[in-house]
Amino acid sequence: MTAPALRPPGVPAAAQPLTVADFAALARERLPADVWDFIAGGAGRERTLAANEAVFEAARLRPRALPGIEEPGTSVEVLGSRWPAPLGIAPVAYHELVHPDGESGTARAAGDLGLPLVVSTFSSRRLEEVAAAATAPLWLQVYCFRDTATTLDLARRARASGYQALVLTTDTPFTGRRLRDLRNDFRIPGHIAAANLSETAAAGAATPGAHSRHAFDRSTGWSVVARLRAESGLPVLAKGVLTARDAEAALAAGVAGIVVSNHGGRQLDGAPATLEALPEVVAAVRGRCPVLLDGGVRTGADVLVALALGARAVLVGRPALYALAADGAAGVRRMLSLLTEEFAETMVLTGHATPDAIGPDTVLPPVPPYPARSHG
Ligand SMILES: Cc1cc2nc3c(=O)[nH]c(=O)nc-3n(C[C@H](O)[C@H](O)[C@H](O)COP(=O)(O)O)c2cc1C
Ligand SMILES: O=C(O)C(=O)c1ccccc1
Repeated sequence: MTAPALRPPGVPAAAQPLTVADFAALARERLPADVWDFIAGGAGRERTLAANEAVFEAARLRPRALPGIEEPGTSVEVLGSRWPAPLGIAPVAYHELVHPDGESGTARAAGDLGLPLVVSTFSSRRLEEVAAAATAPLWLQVYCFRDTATTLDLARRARASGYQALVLTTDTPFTGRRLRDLRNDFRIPGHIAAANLSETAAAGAATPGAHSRHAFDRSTGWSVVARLRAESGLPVLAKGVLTARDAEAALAAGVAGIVVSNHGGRQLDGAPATLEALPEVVAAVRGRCPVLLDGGVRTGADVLVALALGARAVLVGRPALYALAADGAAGVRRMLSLLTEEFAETMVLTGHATPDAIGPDTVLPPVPPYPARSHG
């Protein structure tokens, strides 16, 4: 519950980001417009993108009078590891788009806080190199390629370099229809590589839409969970589950965890906000595996709301890139500290000494319709 660090002399207050929104504003100033659009944008009319944040914003928390909590404990256990807060970094492609340190910078920052990082298949640094920079748990996100050797090679390398789990992305037979990228004719700049893929597998990767349409294996079914598990010896989580039906299928396939996600509104436009989908998935899972959530988490209060509705922990995607763009590893450290601090303060104000105690009675039932929000 220590206060955020005082700014050094001479640094104006306005330059000191205090919220994820502040980091987003700094990133937007620094990044080329088409890179900003690639990161900030979503699929189609961006209804799901907007809904992710709007549903969190509409949540109302029940305060607790005279809570009598000196110092809350914020840590949680996920797949046998203790996380100092119920917070990690979602898999996001190409961190070098926003900072030359790329995923190595992000890994150092996450490590400094002891929080986990999920490295993307489309990481701009080799997963072995990211592991060398990390001091906290790493998970590897996996896409399934038509060339199965590419997929299985990722699984084997993850195990060999100390990754603790695989995260199978289940909502992306191809990348969604991202109109900003189509209008901008966006390409990943030539100096940034899909560092984990062979030259053959990475051919054409500068245009994710076209590349995913020829390289991803659209025939992939749930049996791939067992193959990934056998090849890597690692637990496999399914990312991209929004319904009870898919949660059942994931559990039947042997997943160790589920990430409720709509890919940050970048896949099916019109899919529910993740906070809307969470109760259905949690009810279907009945405690058989941990349920995580990503999409629209921007404050520590959002983290608490997700836990109240049954998530074990949450992941943030865009906030990590915004913070990395603003100030490299130091920015990511600060962003993760701010969210942890906000979460701890919200725990006290709602009368919770530990995350386990945070239940559905902490949140008032939502009152639709949700206000529209601009994502310029
Ligand atoms: C620029 C960008 C790249 C992403 N790349 C991947 C990826 O390679 N693999 C994946 O499973 N999800 C990817 N995602 C989705 C994130 O893992 C996550 O689901 C989403 O960003 C969470 O929403 P948030 O950004 O609102 O926190 C990406 C998201 C963004 C914004
Ligand atoms: O942009 C994305 O959301 C994403 O998942 C992706 C997939 C392939 C290449 C680059 C990004």
